Amino acid sequence: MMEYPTHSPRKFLGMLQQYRETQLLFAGISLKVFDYLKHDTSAEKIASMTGYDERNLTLFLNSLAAIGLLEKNNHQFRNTPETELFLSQNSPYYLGEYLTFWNKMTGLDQVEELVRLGPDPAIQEQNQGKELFDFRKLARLTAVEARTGRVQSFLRAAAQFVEPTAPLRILDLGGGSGMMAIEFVRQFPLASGVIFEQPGVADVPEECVAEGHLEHRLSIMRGDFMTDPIGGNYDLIIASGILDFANANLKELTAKIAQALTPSGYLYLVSHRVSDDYISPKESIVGWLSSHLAGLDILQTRSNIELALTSAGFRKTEIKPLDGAIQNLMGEFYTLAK
Ligand SMILES: C[S@@+](CC[C@H](N)C(=O)[O-])C[C@H]1O[C@@H](n2cnc3c(N)ncnc32)[C@H](O)[C@@H]1O
Repeated sequence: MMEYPTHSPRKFLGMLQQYRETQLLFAGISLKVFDYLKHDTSAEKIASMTGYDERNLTLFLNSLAAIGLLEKNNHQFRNTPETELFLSQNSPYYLGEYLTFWNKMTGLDQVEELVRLGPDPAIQEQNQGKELFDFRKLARLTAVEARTGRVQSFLRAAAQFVEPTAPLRILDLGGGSGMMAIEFVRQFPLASGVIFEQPGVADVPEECVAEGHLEHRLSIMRGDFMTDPIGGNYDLIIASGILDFANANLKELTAKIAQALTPSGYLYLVSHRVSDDYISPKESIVGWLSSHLAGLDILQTRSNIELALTSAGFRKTEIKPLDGAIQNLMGEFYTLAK
């Protein structure tokens, strides 16, 4: 009888299927079909509201139901609870635009060409994330994304050591939307502080602060955190997803952060925890691949970060590490060694 090969090709066929499912997800977001599916609705009705072709819309919705993004009963379709929460534009947690942006930002359409021809010498020479990424748009989109879990993780962990009525001064360094600081001062009514951002991005957190009517408790500081003063005497500094942008000057930045803290202050660090061989976590390695192929070389390994933190006088606290979301990033608290 014919022998099986030593391994099954199932893995590759599974990857192909995953790719098709991802295409369906983005087509669904782009066609905005999830906006119509809070309740049981027929394809015919959606076709009449959107002008889409009824036959092909039915086929498409069947496929979305087959991959678990929709439920189907008696020829009617509706969103699953997750789909309704994150893919319908009617939800305050709508992530369609964020996912589309992230897909574009980390897309690998150029991978073959870049592997053949190499990086862009200008990007490689500058090696500045802020030149390559649209941080302004990212900040705007993370105002929602941050509240889908990672701000909550941070606040729950902070509640383990912050007195509810403590008059803390906080700094959200490279704060993006500033949502971490904004929700922190909401939870702790005597807390106040600063969101530090580069000038081209800073009006995004400024608007978010104004929307929350928190101007009297949170100010915006504009600048480059590598070269400009960041203020001082903070009780808590949030450094979420920013250390990679220090490039070769990681030790200088961690020392600057240590100096800006009070002696009993806390640092909340969210980083990628990249292994020394650059193969894990796979989400960070693959997510950064397009920008690294383009010429950047800024991803900091976990051991590099730990070395810089130790030399700046930080030690990790017992406060349990929590999910930091932005895809696999972890949040951890540090204090200054006495
Ligand atoms: C990955 S985002 C993280 C944003 C935010 N902390 C969060 O967790 O959503 C990195 C942020 O650092 C800011 N940034 C990068 N380099 C900077 C620099 N040299 N000075 C000031 N901000 C910088 C970017 O504008 C961006 O908003």
